[in-house]
Order: sequence, then structure tokens, then C-alpha cells
Amino acid sequence: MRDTVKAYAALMGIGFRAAPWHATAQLLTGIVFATSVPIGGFGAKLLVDAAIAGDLRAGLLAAGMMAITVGAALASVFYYVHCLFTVQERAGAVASQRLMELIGGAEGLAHHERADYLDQVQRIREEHWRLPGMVNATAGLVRVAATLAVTAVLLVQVDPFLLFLPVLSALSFWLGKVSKDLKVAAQEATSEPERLRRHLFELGTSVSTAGELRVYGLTALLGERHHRVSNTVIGQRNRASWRGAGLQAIDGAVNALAYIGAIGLALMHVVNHNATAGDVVLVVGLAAQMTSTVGTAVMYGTDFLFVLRVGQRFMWLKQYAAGTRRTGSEAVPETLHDGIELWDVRFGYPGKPVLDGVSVRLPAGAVVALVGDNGAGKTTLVKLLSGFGKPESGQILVDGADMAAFDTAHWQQRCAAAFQDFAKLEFPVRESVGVGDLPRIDDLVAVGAAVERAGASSVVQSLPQGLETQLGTRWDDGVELSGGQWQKLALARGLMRTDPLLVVFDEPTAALDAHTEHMLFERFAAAARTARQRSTVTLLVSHRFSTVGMADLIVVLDQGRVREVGSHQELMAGGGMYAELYELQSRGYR
Ligand SMILES: Nc1ncnc2c1ncn2[C@@H]1O[C@H](COP(=O)(O)OP(=O)(O)OP(=O)(O)O)[C@@H](O)[C@H]1O
Repeated sequence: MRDTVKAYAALMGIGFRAAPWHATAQLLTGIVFATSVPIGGFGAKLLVDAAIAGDLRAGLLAAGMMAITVGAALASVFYYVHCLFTVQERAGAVASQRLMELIGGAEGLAHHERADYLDQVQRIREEHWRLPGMVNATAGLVRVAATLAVTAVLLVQVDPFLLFLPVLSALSFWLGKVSKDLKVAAQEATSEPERLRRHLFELGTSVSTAGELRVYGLTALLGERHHRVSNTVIGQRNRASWRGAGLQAIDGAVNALAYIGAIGLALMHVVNHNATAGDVVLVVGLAAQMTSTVGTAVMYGTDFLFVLRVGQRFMWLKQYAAGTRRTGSEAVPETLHDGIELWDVRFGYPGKPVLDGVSVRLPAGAVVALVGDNGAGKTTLVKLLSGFGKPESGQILVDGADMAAFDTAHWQQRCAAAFQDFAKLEFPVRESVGVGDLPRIDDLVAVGAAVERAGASSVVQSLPQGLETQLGTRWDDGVELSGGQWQKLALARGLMRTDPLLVVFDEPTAALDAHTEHMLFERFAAAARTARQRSTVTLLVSHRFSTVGMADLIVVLDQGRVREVGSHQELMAGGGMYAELYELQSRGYR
């Protein structure tokens, strides 16, 4: 319950912080609109009574009252809608920003990797556009409450028994809600085939799949599967709609009876001289309006609960992100003297142990290559060293200090990295590279030097506006790069920081040819050995042994364990796994 209240408060907070005046005005104008309609009905009663009594003055007063309520209703609806859109837009922008901060700011990558977390995060991403809707849902329910309150007061004047009309609206509300729940349940039950349907459509129409579709002749197969999945989705949703329509029909019949009952009761009072003809007009108006009030209640009530559920997921993410924050007290060393030592490190994913007691020393100033078969655990090890996760047991010691005691953000500020699945940042080239060291994002000399170190100068020179060229064809004057060119820029980004303690290259050159990779790494290794970067540990993951051989130290991982450690010469002399793999690969090149 406390969590629900917190989620509600957080969602209202987003709306009120984003647009405080508009959110308040939406609630207030909603009340004016909601009460003006039944009050207008009361005006009609006074008008009829005045007409029958032949009282012109009372009639004009009643007409004036009706005119004011109509005017108030029209004006309030206009402002209500205006405020609604303003709150939605502004709160939407705030909610999206908050979500980006939470998803991108959570330390580690578990929420992108663990199936249970990933599912939550995926749902929040899909439903995040509902987050700004709480002010609107609340305003809708406040409107309903205001209408019901005024209606009840007016009905009691005629006959307290007429209160069965608002009471009956609870039954209507329930039936309407069950009917809507059926639809929502059908939508949720078909969410996976619906995702598949969209995926198939995407496959059948996107540029990235166009080549393979033609080569393998897949268009008809995809179309047929899309058709079959569509039938499943539509069939299931249709059945729910029909069941919902049945409930709505029952509701309609009950309401018709209640409507006739209420008018009959009012008529009876008129016949017995306990009520006026105006009261009959009032009851007719209020009873008719009850249906639309219930419709509004169902709509906003369901909306309210749905948005609340999204809000609860948002709160989960907030708590999760806060829980991942590692604010250690140990200071990250300025430079390395000994290096980085892994001591009996174990780590895995749910149900999948990966690193199985890894112990190895990465000496300060050394260029270390990490090799091993696919799935050996190289990337996992790189992630732990980069602070994306914590070992389940064992330690990573940086000059003897446990990395777990560092503030992760401080450690990551002293790391530089380039990964195989690099980001294609569609900014001007200067920024796309410069973000590798945010304080120097506008430092053209630093960006140019990083581009040069990454061997990407020719890429930049070939672009129409050099470093100022916009990347990505969806932007005005934007330019598309080849896979290898993108990768060179990602490498340049990884080389922006000049004083890292750890540089990791996790197959960042897979899109480049072996010769280019070799040349690049020769330069990196030379740079790593210069006086300025002497203490930096440079860790390189590559499957190309021609590159690996130049490292000072080679670590061979095999099924999550360190199998061999040594220089190229030592490992070749040892005749173990490395020597075997090296021989195999160099034979392939002969
Ligand atoms: N998010 C994840 N969830 C579950 N298992 C994972 C996840 N990421 C990796 N694994 C598993 O962990 C093992 C090690 O993966 P890792 O990516 O570290 O290997 P690798 O040595 O870098 O492989 P490659 O050479 O193919 O890049 C693999 O069996 C992989 O299936």
C-alpha cells in the first residue's frame, strides 16, 4: 500500500513539477465543468416551474442561471483541454528524461542483461508514454466525484429514494470495468504474438533485412506467418470484445429500467402534489446524464489503475537504480604502480556460471591480450574490470586496493574503452568522438589527436565538413558511414582520455581488416609504452593472433578459467592451447 501511495505521489509530482499552474487549472476547471451540467439541469427545472406558474421574473432568473452554467461549461472545457495537453506534453518530456537518467544511470548492466530485469525495463520503455497521464486520470475521477456529489444533492431534494441512481452507477461502473478488463487481459495475453506480428512486419520491410529476404526468398514466408499471427491476435481480441459487449448490454437494460423507475417516481410525486413538473425535467436530465458519468468513471478509473501500475514499475526502477549505486570510500589511485590483480574471481548470469575462479595479474604499463574461444568469458571479464558488475566472490585489486571499495563512477572516469557493439552516435563527428572525454568535448585539438591515434584521419578527411560533418542520413546534410568507418570513430572515442588507468579494447576492430587492426594495435601498444601512459594497463580482446602476439602478456581463458599466461614466445615454447590455436590460425593464412 505504501508503495502504491509512493508511486501515485511520484506520478502526480511529475505532472505538477512539469506544469504546476496547468495541472492545478486542469483539476479546477474539471470541477467547474463537472458541476455546471447538473446545475444547468436544476436551472431547467426552475425554468419549467416558472413557466407553469407564469412567473416571468423567476423564469428570466432561471434562464440567466442556465446561460451562466452553459457559458461556464464551454469555457471550462476549453481550458480543461488546453491544460490537459500542456500537462501531458511537459510531463511527458520530464518523465522521458527521468527514465533515461534511471536506465542509463543505473550502475552495471544487469537490467539490460538479466531476463527478469530486462522484462521490467522493456515494459517500462514500451509504456513510458503513460507516465505523464496521472494528473489527467485524477482530474477525470475528480470530475466524476463532483458530478455525482451535485447530482446526489439535487436528487435528494425530490426524493431521497432517487439516490438509487448514483448507487446503481456503482454497478454500471463495475460492469464497465469488467468489460474493459476483459479487453485489457486479451491485449496482454496477445502481447507476445502482437510483438511477433510487429517483428515480422519490421523484418519484411526494413532496409537491414532487404538483402537476405531476397537471397533466401523469405518475403512470402514472412507474409504468411504475419497473416497467421494476425488472425490469432485479432481472434482472441474479438472474443474479448464480444464478451464485453454482452456485459454492456446487461448494463444498458438495468440502466433503462432505473431510468424509467426514476421518472415514474418523480411523476408519482407530481400526481400526489409532492413535486413539480420541473422536478420531472430535473430527474430526466440527471438520470440521462448518469450514463455518461459512469462511462467517464470507467474510462478514467481504468486509466488510473493502468497508469498506477506503470508508476509502480517506474518506482521499482528508481529503487533498483539507487540500489546499484556503489559509492565507495576508497580513492582511486592517481597512477598505477603494481597493476590490477584478479584473485579467485567468480561471476555468472542467472543459471549460467561463467568465470570460475580467475586469478591473474595485469602489470602496470603492460599491454595484455585476452584470448579464448567464443563464450570463454572474455567480455564478461572485461565488464567486471570496467565496473559494470561485481564479482560474486573473489576480488579485483587495483594496486592492492579492492575495486569494490571504489566509487564506480570515479573508477570509470579513469577507464577508456572501445567495444565490438559500439554505439553509432549520430552527432557531428566532433561530438561523436569528443564524448569520450566530456570535459574536452569541444577541444578540437584533443579530438583531432584521438582521431589520428585511432587511424581515422582519412575517414574524417573524406567527409564534406570534416569534424563538423553531421553523421546519420536522417538528419539534414547527414552522412552515413561504413561499418569500419563507424568503428574507427568509436575507437577514437575510446582514445580521447589521456590518463586512464585501464584501457580496454574488446574486439573493437572486428569490422576492420586484419592488416588495419594489426597496424592500429601496433600504434596503441607503442602509445601505451610511452612515458606518459607507462602505468596504464591496456587490455585487448581479439581473435586475431597476428595482433595478439604483440602484447607483453597473453592470458588464455578457457571455459571461464585461466588456462595459460605468458608472452607470445613463452606460450609458443610451452606448446599449449595458445600455440595450438596460433598454429591453426597462421596455417589458415598460408
Ligand atoms: N546477459 C547474459 N545472460 C546470460 N548469459 C550470458 C550473458 N552474456 C553472456 N552470457 C554467457 O556467458 C558466457 C560468456 O560470454 P562472454 O560474452 O563473456 O564470452 P566471450 O569469451 O567474450 O565470447 P566471444 O568471443 O564470443 O565474444 C557465454 O556462454 C554466454 O552465453
